[in-house]
Amino acid sequence: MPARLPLVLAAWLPRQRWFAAKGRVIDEVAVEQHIPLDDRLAEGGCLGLLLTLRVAFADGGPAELYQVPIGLRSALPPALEPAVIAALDGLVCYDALADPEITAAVLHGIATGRTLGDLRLRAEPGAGRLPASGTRVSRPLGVEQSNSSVVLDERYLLKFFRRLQPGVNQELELPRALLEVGGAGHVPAILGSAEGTLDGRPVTYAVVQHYVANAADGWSMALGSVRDLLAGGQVPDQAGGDFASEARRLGHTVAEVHDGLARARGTRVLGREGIVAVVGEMRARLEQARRHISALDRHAGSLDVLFTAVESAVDEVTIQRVHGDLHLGQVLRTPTDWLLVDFEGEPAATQDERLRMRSPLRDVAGMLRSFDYAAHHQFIEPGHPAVPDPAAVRLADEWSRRSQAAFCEGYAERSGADPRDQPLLLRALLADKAVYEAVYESRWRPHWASLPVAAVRRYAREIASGSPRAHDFF
Ligand SMILES: Nc1ncnc2c1ncn2[C@@H]1O[C@H](COP(=O)(O)OP(=O)(O)O)[C@@H](O)[C@H]1O
Ligand SMILES: O=P(O)(O)O[C@H]1O[C@H](CO)[C@@H](O[C@H]2O[C@H](CO)[C@@H](O)[C@H](O)[C@H]2O)[C@H](O)[C@H]1O
Repeated sequence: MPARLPLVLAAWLPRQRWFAAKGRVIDEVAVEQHIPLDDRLAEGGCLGLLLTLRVAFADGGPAELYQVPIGLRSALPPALEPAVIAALDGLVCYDALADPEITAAVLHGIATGRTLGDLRLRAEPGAGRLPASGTRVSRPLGVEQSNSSVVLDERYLLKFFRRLQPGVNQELELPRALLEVGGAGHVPAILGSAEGTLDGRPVTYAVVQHYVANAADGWSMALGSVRDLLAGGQVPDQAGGDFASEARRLGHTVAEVHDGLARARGTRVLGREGIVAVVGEMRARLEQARRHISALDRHAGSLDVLFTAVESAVDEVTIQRVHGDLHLGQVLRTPTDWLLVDFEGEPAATQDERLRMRSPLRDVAGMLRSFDYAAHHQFIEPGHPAVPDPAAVRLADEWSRRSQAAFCEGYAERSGADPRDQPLLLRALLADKAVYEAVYESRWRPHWASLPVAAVRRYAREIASGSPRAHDFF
């Protein structure tokens, strides 16, 4: 491995979309693991290495671990030029995920159950045969994401987790758990994985799942529906832009997945003490957010009233394992069904936070927020007037309310419990999610931040008006 590589990577990492420590100054990058991916690649003049990097920061805060698969070649095919990281010691070092030879080697390693040092490549039992040989057509998934996925032969999605945390990744654990209880019908089949050991604990480097080629993602569908509505200029239930039946069906799916997770991993009842602790986390998240987003300051008092109401009036909450970061971008509509993807939880969450049982209403709140996002996204698009047309705002609000209500109805039809019947908890979870989103957006997409901040303002207004109904929050 070239000696200058850690220095080069220290300059390259902050430019990568998946590098989670945006804004923190890197002090040092140390290569913690370097695992040769497949010696047969050498025949083609290529070395594939899976690197685990420990990144230390100048602020003295906790170091982070990242996975960076690299390729090294003396001469690079032109197609790989955009993936170059640096030229070092007569070799070109590049992002291995752009190289079909390397991604195919990983897939073949998983199909044939290879062990490479500490790295165990395995097909899932009973998942059907993965191709053990043959030329693979490999392309980056090409969507905005927190990790890095490649699609092989339009059939397999090979997803590499970028920020590594010791422990089995939920994206492997939860679909496996659903399968055990016959509840995996609404998730893409997990076909294999790359696991190893880091800091003495198991770690998941990558997962292979069925690539759902004939699907549309919920976010694009919802935006299309809102666009249709505005083009028609009518109320949603009289226009093409009505998402209610899709939202209702999605409510069914989410309730069924929650039921599967509850059967697979059990449920618990959180008493008053636990509820106070959860609300404490919401308060802490708000305080943290206010340090960066002063627009939240004037709403903090109202949110505190809501949080106090939850602490004093909610006696118990049933908790279970949940998706953890559910939104319209995490759902795929096949010709017959909705599927849920990406069970990893919020990108910045720690492994312990991801493993915690939560109210399933947390996922419901995530999805309800997402309808709000989709409805109002048009108003932040470039070129949109600073003061939006009130008629368009009314239509967007109506689209959002109808979709949210239909989602809750669908959820209730399958679970037997309407999320709106727990108004205080649902309102607190909605407000907490909007605060999370405000932080996420200000960090990654500042021009989107007005969406969640406007939602917090609306929620604060509802709280101040004393309305007790969750419905008024939508
Ligand atoms: N198995 C799959 N088949 C087809 N598309 C998928 C699949 N898994 C994810 N996607 C699409 O890729 C996007 C990003 O995937 P996701 O797992 O959320 O990545 P990340 O965790 O890196 O953010 C999703 O929003 C979805 O549109
Ligand atoms: O998909 P990820 O697990 O990486 O989730 C993060 O990024 C999401 C954006 O890609 C972000 O979702 C927010 O924007 C979505 C539209 O792009 C919207 O549908 C969601 O409702 C909204 O929260 C998510 O919060 C973040 O964790």
